[in-house]
Amino acid sequence: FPKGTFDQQTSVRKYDAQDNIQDSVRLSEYSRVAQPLRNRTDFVTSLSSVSPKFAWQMGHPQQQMLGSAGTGETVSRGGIPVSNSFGSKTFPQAIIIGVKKGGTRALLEFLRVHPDVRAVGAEPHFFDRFYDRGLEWYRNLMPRTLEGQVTMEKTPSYFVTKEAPLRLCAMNCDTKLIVVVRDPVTRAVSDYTQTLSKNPGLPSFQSLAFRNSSSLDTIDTSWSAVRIGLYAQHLEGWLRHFPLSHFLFVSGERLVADPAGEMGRVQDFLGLKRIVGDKHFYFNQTKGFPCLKKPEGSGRPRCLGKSKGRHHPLIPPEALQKLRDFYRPFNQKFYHMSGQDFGWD
Ligand SMILES: Nc1ncnc2c1ncn2[C@@H]1O[C@H](COP(=O)(O)OS(=O)(=O)O)[C@@H](OP(=O)(O)O)[C@H]1O
Repeated sequence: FPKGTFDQQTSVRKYDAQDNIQDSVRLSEYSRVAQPLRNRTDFVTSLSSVSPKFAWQMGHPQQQMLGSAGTGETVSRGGIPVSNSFGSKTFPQAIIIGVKKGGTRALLEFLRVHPDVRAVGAEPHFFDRFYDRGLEWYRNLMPRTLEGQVTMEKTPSYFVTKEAPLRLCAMNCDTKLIVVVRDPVTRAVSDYTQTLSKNPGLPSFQSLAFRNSSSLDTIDTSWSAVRIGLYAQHLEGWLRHFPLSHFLFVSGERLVADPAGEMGRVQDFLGLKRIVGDKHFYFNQTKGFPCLKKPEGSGRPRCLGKSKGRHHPLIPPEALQKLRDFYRPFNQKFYHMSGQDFGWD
């Protein structure tokens, strides 16, 4: 599978940390290429050729799976792929629903270190883009799990998709929902940086964020990079279908400053033993972010790929200040609704 290809020589699942668009392109490649190849021994080679770029290597034995989105259809025994029929595919009991550029990939990869978490590597985009493919299609994307293991996926666009709450509740209203939130101003710049990296001719940040970039008077809320940061508005839609107790709001800032502390909260929320902690992280000076230490006895330390933790372009301070002022009341409302002060103001 695109997000969980397998290197036969090192027997380590290789993970390519890419962004949403590439994720979904690869997901459709997966549907087309991987499904007919299930249980065939040339599966590994075929899928490796789909994703030649490897940025993240995971070494946990339970993660060293291949096939069906790293779903455990096939495991390696001494480099030879064999069919894995242990466990069953269940709908996710917990989903990281947002927010885009909040730190959702870091959270999922940190969670995957936990032996009782099994997750789809790519973003399935089921509740926004591929809903017409049906629930069985979705369930089939999931990794096989054993009793007591938690099945997870992450698709950050769910949080801002109007139809997603109703659809997700139709699958299971007891699903636990995790939202990684980040200062909406920095989040908007991060979002812009990602688009700029694909389209270097993009107009300036301020000409997209404001109706009139010379006066900086009116914020353009139709620009998705701005709109996504209106967390209170999006949360309102979700609270019509799920009680607040089903949500965990993770601070994107704390996930960087204190990953072990934030992971403690997440594991508690998921009802998991606190296994992922201080000893799993180190701060990588070059990357400027926490990375995972190498698994005992093997592998390399693992940082997220270069599409995570990009350098942001310089934005005029007055534009950032206007945005900060704009978001303040929405942030206050969000703190009130979530019962947590994220300290962005
Ligand atoms: N450990 C670690 N390593 C690298 N990056 C980290 C980490 N923890 C959080 N982050 C922040 O994650 C931001 C990307 O967020 P997402 O993974 O949610 O992006 S996406 O929506 O899936 O595209 C990314 O945003 P940018 O810094 O703007 O690139 C990072 O700030």
